Amino acid sequence: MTVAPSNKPTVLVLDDEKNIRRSIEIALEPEGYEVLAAHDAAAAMRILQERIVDLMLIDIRLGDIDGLTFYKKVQTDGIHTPVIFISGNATLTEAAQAVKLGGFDFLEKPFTAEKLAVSVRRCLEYTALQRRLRAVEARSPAPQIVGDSPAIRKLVTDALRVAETSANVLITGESGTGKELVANSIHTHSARCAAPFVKVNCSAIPESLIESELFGHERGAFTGASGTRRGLFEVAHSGTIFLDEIADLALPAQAKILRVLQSGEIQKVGAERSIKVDVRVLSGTHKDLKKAVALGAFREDLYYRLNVVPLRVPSLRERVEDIPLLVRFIAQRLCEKNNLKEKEIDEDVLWELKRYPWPGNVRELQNVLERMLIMSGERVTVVNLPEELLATEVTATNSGSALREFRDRTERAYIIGVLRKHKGNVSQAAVELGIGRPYLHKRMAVLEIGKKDIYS
Ligand SMILES: Nc1ncnc2c1ncn2[C@@H]1O[C@H](COP(=O)(O)OP(=O)(O)OP(=O)(O)O)[C@@H](O)[C@H]1O
Repeated sequence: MTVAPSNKPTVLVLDDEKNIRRSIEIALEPEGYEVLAAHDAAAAMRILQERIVDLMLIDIRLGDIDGLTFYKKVQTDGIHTPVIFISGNATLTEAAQAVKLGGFDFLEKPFTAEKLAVSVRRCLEYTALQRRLRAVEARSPAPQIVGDSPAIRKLVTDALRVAETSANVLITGESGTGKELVANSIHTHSARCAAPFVKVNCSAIPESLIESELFGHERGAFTGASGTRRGLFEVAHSGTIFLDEIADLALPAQAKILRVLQSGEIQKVGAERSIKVDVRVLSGTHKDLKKAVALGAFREDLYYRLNVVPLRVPSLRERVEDIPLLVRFIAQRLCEKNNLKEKEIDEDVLWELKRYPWPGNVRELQNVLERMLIMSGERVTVVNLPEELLATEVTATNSGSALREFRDRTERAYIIGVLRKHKGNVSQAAVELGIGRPYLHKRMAVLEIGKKDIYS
């Protein structure tokens, strides 16, 4: 979406000596850094609340508060900017404490401009490297979009293509189809992968809190705001934010997001000034956003800003051929999670799973599988299929294809034949059919097999 204010790394200098602050500016500005100077802790804190700082240079001996205490407070506030401590007369204990607190370096005054520049450069390089390493580690269980159907293959290709750009993407699709998975995958394959991926469920946040959740707030901005808080846009700086259920966002919040997209700036609730952020915006919805625009429930200008690239995640019904692959993948993950031995799943079960319309898509499939894997014995058989799957079958049968009708007719005739052979004894028929008695009862109900069919 937005362009960062400047690509220069920003260094905050906190030192009560004016000469030192000035000499640091003189040393670092020609090297391409933006230097922000603060003479006391309060001024430094204000800067940290308003700007995103890449590195801090903190003097240990300050007039009002010592540099180490200040840094501890910054960390408690959830700001983890790397720091280099400086001091003219620090004690050994203070130096040791500076290292213990995670200071990258400790510079003794007086230091040369070269020494300072080298230390700053190394610190920023080290931080960038650490970030990349974290991203690689976080990436190892890369979100896998399972499926081999043409629809899924196209989705994966499109997602990878768009990942390389900074375009805003609107991901649509029914509930549980994998919209978040796609958003996560776009982020992981983008140049932003080292920075955070922040998911926001817009429908879960009350309207009165949304502004403070997204943009943060200043202390005392409203009743209960006891401290300054960073908003999710700030947390996602340099990375990606995924605004899920975007259609549920109220109009005032939509206006605020539009402003962020236009200006690249956010304003904390109760703050006087705005801060620049660089965030890529992905959004998701299972609703028809175009229709919401037509009804006046969603801003048209915001719709076009969000929908630079549309991606549609197909429902599970549209890619029935992916079900066996998904079942295998999900079952393996679930067995690991539940400490279960891997189980075989009968072909008949897969057949039934393919027939069901899956209104809750992959999430529903996941839940059904989990229940079946936990409740089954050595292998998962049709007996383990849950009620709801069989209950909806009548509808599925009635609305079905010629092939389905043929299959039902054949199955019905076969079951009637076996039941007749065993003179209507369901237990014996079930044994011959190789299925459980309860399942045979269910099939008889679904296929409408009654006494008159067996004894006529
Ligand atoms: N193609 C897929 N391969 C593997 N897992 C998938 C796939 N699609 C979805 N899932 C899994 O299904 C679950 C639901 O997916 P996800 O939360 O991404 O759906 P969603 O469309 O964002 O849902 P909602 O609209 O309800 O927020 C997740 O656990 C996800 O990992």
